[in-house]
Amino acid sequence: IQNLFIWNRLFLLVFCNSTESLIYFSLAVLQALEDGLKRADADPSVKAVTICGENGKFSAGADIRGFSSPNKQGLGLGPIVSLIERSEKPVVAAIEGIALGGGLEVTLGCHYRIAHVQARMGLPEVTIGLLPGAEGTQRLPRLIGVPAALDIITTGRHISASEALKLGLVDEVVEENTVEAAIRLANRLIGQPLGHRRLSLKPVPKLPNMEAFLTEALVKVKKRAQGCLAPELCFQAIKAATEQPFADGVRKERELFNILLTSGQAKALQYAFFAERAVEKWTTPSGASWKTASPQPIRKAAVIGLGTMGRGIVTSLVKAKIPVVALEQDLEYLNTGRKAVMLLLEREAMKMEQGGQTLDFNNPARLQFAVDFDVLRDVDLVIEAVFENMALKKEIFNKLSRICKPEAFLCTNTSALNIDEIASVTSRPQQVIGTHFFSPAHVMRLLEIIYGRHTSPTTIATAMQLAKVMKKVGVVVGNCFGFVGNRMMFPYVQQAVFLLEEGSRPEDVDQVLEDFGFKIGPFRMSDLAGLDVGWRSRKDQGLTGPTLAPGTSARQRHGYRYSPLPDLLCEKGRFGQKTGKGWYQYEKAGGRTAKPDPWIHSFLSEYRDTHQIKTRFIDQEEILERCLFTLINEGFDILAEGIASGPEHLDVVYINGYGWPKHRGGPMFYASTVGLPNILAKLQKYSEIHPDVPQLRPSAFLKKLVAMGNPPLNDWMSYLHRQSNKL
Ligand SMILES: CCCCCC/C=C/CC(=O)SCCNC(=O)CCNC(=O)[C@H](O)C(C)(C)COP(=O)(O)OP(=O)(O)OC[C@H]1O[C@@H](n2cnc3c(N)ncnc32)[C@H](O)[C@@H]1OP(=O)(O)O
Repeated sequence: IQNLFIWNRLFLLVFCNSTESLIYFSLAVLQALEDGLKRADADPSVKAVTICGENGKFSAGADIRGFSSPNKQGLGLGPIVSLIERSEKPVVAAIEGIALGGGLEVTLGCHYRIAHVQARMGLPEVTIGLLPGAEGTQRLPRLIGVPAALDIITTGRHISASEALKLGLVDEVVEENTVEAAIRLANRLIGQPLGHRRLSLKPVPKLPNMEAFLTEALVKVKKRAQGCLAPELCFQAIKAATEQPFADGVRKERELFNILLTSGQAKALQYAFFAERAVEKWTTPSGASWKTASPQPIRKAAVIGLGTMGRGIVTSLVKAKIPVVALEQDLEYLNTGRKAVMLLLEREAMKMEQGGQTLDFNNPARLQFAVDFDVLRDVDLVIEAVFENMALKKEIFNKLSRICKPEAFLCTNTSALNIDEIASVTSRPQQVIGTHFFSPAHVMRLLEIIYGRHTSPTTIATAMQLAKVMKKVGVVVGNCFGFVGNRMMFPYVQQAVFLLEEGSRPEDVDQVLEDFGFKIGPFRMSDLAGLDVGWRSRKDQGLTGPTLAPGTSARQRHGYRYSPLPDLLCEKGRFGQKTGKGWYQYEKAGGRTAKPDPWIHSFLSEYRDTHQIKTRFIDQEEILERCLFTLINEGFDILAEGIASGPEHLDVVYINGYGWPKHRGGPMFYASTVGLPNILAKLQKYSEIHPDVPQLRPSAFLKKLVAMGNPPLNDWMSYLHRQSNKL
C-alpha cells in the first residue's frame, strides 16, 4: 500500500447489536472524505487512491433521518464527488456489499469502479421521495446511457454486480478481495491519462429518437408513479442531462431536489421506510418481544387447502426454500391445486432466472402433494388455508392437534375469524396463531400475524421469522373481528355504499379514491375480490339471508343504518369480475376491464325511489372525507384497544396490503398531516347528519389527542392508558 492512499473506517455506523455494520454518510464522514482527498492530492508520495467501505459494505447513502432534521444535509456531497473526479491521481472505487444513493454517486466520481460479485448497487432516492442529488442524475446517463439510467433512477431498484457490469456501471467484477483488486488496478493506472474517465466531461450517449423515447418514457413513469412526484422529477433531471451542459444539468438537479426535499411526499415516504422497520420490532401489551422470545426453526411446513390463497402460500414457501407438503381433501382437488401451483412456480422460476437466480421445485424433498393428514406428522408448522368457515376450520384444527408432533405450530389463514375460538379445539392453544396472507399470496408483501389469548411469544417470534424468510412484512396484531386491515376497511366500504344510496355512482366514488392514490377504488376492488365473499360473511353473521328475522327493516340492523345494496346485487348473480357483472360491467365473465353500467345507474335510482331517498349531488370532498375519516377513526379505536402497538403498524398494513398510496404515508400518518382537530370536526359534522351510523362517531382516543393539543404521531401512544386485549 506504499503509494496508495486508502480510505476505510470512514463510512461506519454500527447498527443493531451485531457485528455487522451498515454504512451511511454523516456530516463527519463527508468532512473526512473531503479532508482525505485534499491530503492525498497534496501529498506527492500518494500516487493513487482507492475508496472503500469497512466490514465489506461500501455505503447505504445518506442518513435518511437527516433529511427531516432542521439542519438538512444532502447537498454537500455533489462538490465532493466533483473533487474526486477532478483528482489528478487515479481514484478507484472498491464496491463491496452495497453502494446505494449517495454511496453510488461517490463511485460515479471515481475514475474506475470494481465491484465484488455479491455487491448490490442502486439509486433508491426515488423510494424515499427524493432524487439522486449529488450529481448522480447527470453522471449516470453519461456512463450507461439514458434508457438504463432512467430505469435505475426512476424505479430505485437494486442491481446485481453482474447487471452492473453488463450496463457498464462497473469496470470489473471480482470474486476475491475487492479492495486488493482495486489497489492492483490503481497501481496499473498511475501516470495514465484520466480525462476520458471523467464523466462530467463526457456527452450523454445519443439515441436516434431521443425526443420520442423521452415522451414515451414520461408517460410510463407517470403511470407507474400514481400521483407520486419523485419519479417524474427524476425524469426531469435526466432529461436536463440530455439537453444541457453538465453544470446547468447539476443546477437543475439541485432545484428539483429542493422541491422534493420540502414536499410532504418525501416526509411520508421516509416515515414509511422507518415504519416498516419499526414493525419488525414487535411487542405485545403483555411485554413479549424479540427480547423475550426466540423463533423456532421451520425445517418443513405444510399448507392445507390449495385454493387461491393456499396456492400462493405454497409458492411463497417454496421460494423461501422451506420444504413444504401441500394437502387437499381429495385427489380431484389435489390435482387441480397441483397444476395451479406448478404453473405459479414455473412463472416465478422464469422471473427469477431473469435476475440470475434459480428456483428448484421439481424435487419431492422440496414440494410434496398429498391427501392424507398422516404426512403431517413430522412438519414443524402448518398453515391452514381452507374456506373461511369456522366449523370447517375447527374440525381441521382438532385433527391437526391430534396428528402433528407436540411442538408443531398451527397457523390459520383467516381474514376475520376469531383465533381463540379456533385454538380452543386444540390441545396447544399456545402454538396457534393467525397468519393473514393477502391475495395473491406469493406477490403481496403483507402478512398480518394475529396472536390469540394463549399464543406464546415463541409462536409469535416464529411467525415473524417466517414472514422475514418469505420476504414479507409481518405485522403483529391482536385478535378482533377483521383484525387491523379488514376492521378498518369495513367502515370505509360501508361509507362508499351509503354514498351510492344517497346519490353517487360507483365510478364517482372510485375515481375520487383513485385520484387520492389508491390503486383501485372500493367498488372496483369489491368486483375483483368477488361480492359473494362479503355476502357469505353477512349471511353467517345473520345480517341477511334466510336467518334474518322476518319483519327486519331493509335498511336497519340492530338499530343502526344498513345498506342491502351489495346483498341485492348478489341475489341477482352479480358477483363482480367472475360473473362479468358487479358494480360495473365487464366484457365477459372473468373479464378485467370495468365499464360503468347503465343497469346499475337505473337500479340505484329505482332503489332510491323505493326507499324514498332524495338523490343529491355529493362532492369529491365529502366522498373522500366520509370514506377515509371513518377508516382512520376505526384506527384510533384499534390503537386504544391495544390491538396494534402503534400507528406505524396500521400504516404498514395499509400500504402493503390495501393499496394505500405510500407517498401519503398510511392512514394514520395522513391523519397527522390533515390535523386531528380537522378530522374530529368533520366526523362530528357527519355524525350529526347521520346519527344512525356509529362508525362516524369520533373515537374517544381521537378526541383525547385533540384535547391534548394534537401531539405529533410519535407521541400518540404515550397518551394512552393501556387496556387489555379486547378478546
Ligand atoms: C452528509 C450528507 C450526504 C448527502 C449525500 C447526498 C444525498 C444522497 C441521497 C441518499 O443517499 S438517500 C439514501 C439512499 N439510501 C437508501 O435509501 C438505502 C436505504 N436502506 C436500505 O435500503 C436498507 O436498509 C439496506 C441498506 C439495503 C440494508 O437492508 P437490511 O435489510 O440489511 O437492513 P435494514 O433493516 O433495512 O436496515 C438496518 C438499519 O439501518 C437503518 N438504515 C438503513 N439505511 C439507512 C439510511 N440510509 N439512513 C438511515 N438509516 C438507515 C434502518 O432503518 C435500520 O435501522 P434499525 O434502527 O435497526 O431499524
